[in-house]
Amino acid sequence: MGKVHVLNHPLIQHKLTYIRDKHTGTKEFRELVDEVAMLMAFEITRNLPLQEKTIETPVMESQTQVLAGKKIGLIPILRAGLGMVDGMLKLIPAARVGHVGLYRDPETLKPHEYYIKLPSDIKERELIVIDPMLATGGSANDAIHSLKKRGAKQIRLMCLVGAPEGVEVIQNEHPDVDIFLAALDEKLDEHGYIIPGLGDAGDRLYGTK
Ligand SMILES: O=P(O)(O)OC[C@H]1O[C@H](OP(=O)(O)OP(=O)(O)O)[C@H](O)[C@@H]1O
Ligand SMILES: O=c1cc[nH]c(=O)[nH]1
Ligand SMILES: [Mg+2]
Repeated sequence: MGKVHVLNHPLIQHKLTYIRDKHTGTKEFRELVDEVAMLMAFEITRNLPLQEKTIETPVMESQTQVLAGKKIGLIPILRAGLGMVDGMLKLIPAARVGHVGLYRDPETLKPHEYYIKLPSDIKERELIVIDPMLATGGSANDAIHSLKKRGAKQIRLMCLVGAPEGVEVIQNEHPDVDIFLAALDEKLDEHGYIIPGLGDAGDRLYGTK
């Protein structure tokens, strides 16, 4: 079964509080999501392999380490996942970005795919699916199925806030996928919103409500 990692770094938790706060406006919300995504990228890249490199400092020759060049793909789920891409690219600038467009029907809560465009070499990349919200898990589940159908082998899921219901769906459907969250919340309400959550992430990012 995939592991759930709650990234409880104090800076992430502090910023998440202001992301959740309903008094935080669109501009600040977007900036905070960008910052938290960058901090989460720092945590999620802890396991990247390193290789030896010999350099010359101004003083002497030295054996040091550089990244071993593992290929990474960021896969934001449109729309809200887009808000986390730039923050992650600040730390992983060589990552390629693929897009999966999904919206959740407000009545049925079922996801509908409307767009997909991926790097041609996803089979060789470690993919990080990004979405601020993991609610029923339907959207992330569909996105991961779509990636696997196209040959993806290594996938991780990174969300700001997850509900236990969504975590369970991903763990059952994709036991090979580890989940990284800034917070694991209590449950879903009757409309499928995460409680306490942060509201509608897409609407808060783009000011569409
Ligand atoms: O786990 P689920 O129950 O599937 O819900 C989570 C999904 O809902 C939201 O997207 P939404 O459908 O609002 O689309 P948007 O990003 O375009 O606003 C959110 O960004 C996730 O993609
Ligand atoms: O709480 C939720 C659930 C789904 N989508 C959101 O944006 N927020
Ligand atoms: Mg939305």
